Amino acid sequence: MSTVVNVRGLRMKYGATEVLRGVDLDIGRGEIFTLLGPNGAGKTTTIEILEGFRKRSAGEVNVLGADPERGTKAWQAKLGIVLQSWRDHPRWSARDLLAHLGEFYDDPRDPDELLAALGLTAQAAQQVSRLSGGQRRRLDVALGIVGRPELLFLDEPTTGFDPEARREFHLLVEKLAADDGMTVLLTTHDLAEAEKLAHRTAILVNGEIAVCGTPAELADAVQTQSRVRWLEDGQERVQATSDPSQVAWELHRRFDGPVPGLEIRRPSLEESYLSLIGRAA
Ligand SMILES: Nc1ncnc2c1ncn2[C@@H]1O[C@H](COP(=O)(O)OP(=O)(O)OP(=O)(O)O)[C@@H](O)[C@H]1O
Repeated sequence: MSTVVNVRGLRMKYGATEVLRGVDLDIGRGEIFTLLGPNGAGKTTTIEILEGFRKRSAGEVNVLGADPERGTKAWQAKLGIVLQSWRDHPRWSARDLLAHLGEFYDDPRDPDELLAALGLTAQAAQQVSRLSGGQRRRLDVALGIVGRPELLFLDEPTTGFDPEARREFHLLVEKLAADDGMTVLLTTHDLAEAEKLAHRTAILVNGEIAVCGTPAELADAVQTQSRVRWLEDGQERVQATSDPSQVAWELHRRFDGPVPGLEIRRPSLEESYLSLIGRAA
């Protein structure tokens, strides 16, 4: 897999305050990568440096083959950027805004197809200022992908989405990554979203990447114990263990065959995350 984002030893200071203290990241083409972390961990700062909006204090950063501090117009055209909030063009209709922004790109997506993909067909002619919060957010995402970016940055994209819109959005991101090979870097506070959507997640704590990996690797890394449940003498039994296969094997031997009601539950990303933050705090 070719690397789209490569970061080594990234440091950022605001005045005397060091916000990033040596961040390393590698993101491959077509990957959906999530940056998680508590408020103030440095997620937006990291993304802004990768987008070329902010000058770093130290470290090596390469995004789509270029240093973002020296990104050309052609380089910028390969990025899709969805900020936490846009305050623009309130009197434009949703469709006109998309069509207008699309004119800046060589091969823009069709505005009507985009609106349909984001469930906004009924709002096509509506003024941007009259959209609901969730509709506005979906339009933001449409604006981010109208130019068929190679790399899409999404800063907390699903804030304000209802469950249906969230599900549709996840399907769209998965499709864009799978079909078009688009790479997606998103920040979220929704741990279930990271678990559902991300191929890999990095957890930023105090300006450092505490853990990086697939949801399963994250769970392993923080070693929250799995729970093994089974039925015995008509009662549910539960055992917490770091080696559920060992427990299951012992149970299988003890029962001399299949274990009634056997269930092994790995810790969710949320449990792992909270234990990590608790440990690091
Ligand atoms: N322009 C700035 N000048 C000074 N300090 C800043 C500036 N921007 C951000 N900070 C500080 O840097 C730290 C990291 O901020 P950042 O916005 O990157 O965090 P975040 O992880 O995105 O947080 P959130 O989840 O709340 O959006 C915070 O303590 C913030 O107050």
